[in-house]
Amino acid sequence: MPGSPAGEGVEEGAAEAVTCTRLAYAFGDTKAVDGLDLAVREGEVFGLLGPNGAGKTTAIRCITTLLPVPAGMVHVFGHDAAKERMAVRRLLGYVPQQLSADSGLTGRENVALFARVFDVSRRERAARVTQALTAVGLADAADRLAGTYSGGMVRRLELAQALVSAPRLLILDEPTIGLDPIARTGVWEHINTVRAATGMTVLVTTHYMDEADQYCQRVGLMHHGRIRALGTPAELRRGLAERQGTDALPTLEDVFRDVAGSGLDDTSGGGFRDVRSTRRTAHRVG
Ligand SMILES: Nc1ncnc2c1ncn2[C@@H]1O[C@H](COP(=O)(O)OP(=O)(O)OP(=O)(O)O)[C@@H](O)[C@H]1O
Repeated sequence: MPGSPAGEGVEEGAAEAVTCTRLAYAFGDTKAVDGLDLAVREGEVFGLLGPNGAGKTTAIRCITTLLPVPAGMVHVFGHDAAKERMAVRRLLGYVPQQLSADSGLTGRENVALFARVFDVSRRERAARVTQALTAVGLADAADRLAGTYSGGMVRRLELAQALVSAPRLLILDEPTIGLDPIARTGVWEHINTVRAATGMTVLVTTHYMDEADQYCQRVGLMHHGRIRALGTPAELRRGLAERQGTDALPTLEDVFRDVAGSGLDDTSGGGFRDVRSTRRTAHRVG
């Protein structure tokens, strides 16, 4: 496996926020996740990368307990996702790919709904909602209907929804898909500000290699249901340069292509699911 598992900024041997051990999940004959071994360290930003259909979303759904764990094991801060589902759910915030904000409610009402669902005490609720909206830069727009928000604002609203329960682990499934570069940067800046203030662990999937390079301390490249390369972006890039015997440092995208190989040609970019996913985000409000 190219790259070493040593992280930058987060100590090797730090407590693990997520561990998947030989996790497997199939839809009929399709092995979406196929013996996934993964360890996300407490406090890090871990990027799960991979071509369309690699199994990222399915793995994330098992970790969030939205899907069962039919084979293998998943632990979140030591809690078994198969046996202690509520304990796991209390520890995490989840921003799914699908639209989770209601365009007919204000930003504040959307976040308040999540505060109720996640059992934030009535006494603390109003303050926590305001705090979450402020953390993502939506304090001034809080009382506008979400239907009037831009795509970037909707994504930040969904971030506030996930943050209102003060999760120890934030899981984001393609948080910036369909957003323009400025909105993408805005989403990441807010994630990093909250993370710096709280020590929260972040597990994120993205197709944007530049984002993974810039914002993730470690990345795992997933292909055909399991991790094929793991390390810091710099380690993976150096590893490929050494294998190729070149002085010029390859990009993370080069590493991605090296790992996914020809599979990229028929599974990435133009598939129906990718187009649907991008459009879903582009038309998030309305
Ligand atoms: N509900 C479903 N029913 C049947 N097959 C599914 C279902 N969800 C996913 N799959 C299949 O499982 C495999 C893994 O899909 P998954 O969505 O986990 O991949 P992904 O890496 O998240 O892809 P993307 O980057 O496109 O979101 C794919 O072959 C996909 O077609």
